[in-house]
Amino acid sequence: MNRKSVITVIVLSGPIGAGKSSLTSILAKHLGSTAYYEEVNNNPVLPLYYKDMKRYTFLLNTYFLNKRLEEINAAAGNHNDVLDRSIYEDLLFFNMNVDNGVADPTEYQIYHDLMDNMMEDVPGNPRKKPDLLIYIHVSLDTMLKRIGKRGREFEQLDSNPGLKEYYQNLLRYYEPWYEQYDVSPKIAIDGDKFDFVDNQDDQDFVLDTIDSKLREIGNL
Ligand SMILES: Nc1ncnc2c1ncn2[C@@H]1O[C@H](COP(=O)(O)OP(=O)(O)OP(=O)(O)O)[C@@H](O)[C@H]1O
Repeated sequence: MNRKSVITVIVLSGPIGAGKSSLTSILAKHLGSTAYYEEVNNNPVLPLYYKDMKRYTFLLNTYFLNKRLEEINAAAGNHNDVLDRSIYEDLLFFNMNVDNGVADPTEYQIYHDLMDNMMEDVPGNPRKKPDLLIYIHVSLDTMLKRIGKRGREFEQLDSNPGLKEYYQNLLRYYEPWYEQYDVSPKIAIDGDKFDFVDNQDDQDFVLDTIDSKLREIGNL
């Protein structure tokens, strides 16, 4: 493989249950790089957040900011390492909660400034921005099926039917978010059409598509 000497990082993005963690493993294996995963089960704030979003949006996002920076710093020493979630999507969740009156605009502004400062390129520090963002698009139907199948207690509609509206809303925010994302090159994968986990042909197609993009931006 003709690798560039510079360090490069790939990040996955997309709604809950889109398949980010699965594609992260598949892609890192394919590229011979390291995968980084967000630890959902050991997250002490997520169950609290799902019970009381008004109270815990700020804390959850501060927690994530810290965790994601740890991952970015760890990945920043290697070539084509893959992160299963982009830091930029957190703003989308927070923004949606402000629009819906769940979070306070001042909290959002403080969080936004903190994130800008932490992500700023500063001489002597490794660059924190990704080199490629991969967005997995899924429909509400696929999202709900995956959430149900995976069975994480706090995400289930049975215990909180109001979550359906929350998930619907999230999807409405995701498409425009991806369209306006301009921090790095980006590519979208149709997660409804391509079953890259259980169908080998689909997986090969998705990996080829990503390889082409990596070649185009000079990372392969
Ligand atoms: N910034 C955030 N604000 C609110 N909730 C968040 C935020 N980031 C992640 N979450 C929640 O954390 C949980 C894990 O989300 P995420 O989409 O990263 O992983 P996932 O569902 O395992 O994805 P995949 O199946 O695509 O790997 C979800 O319940 C999601 O709603």
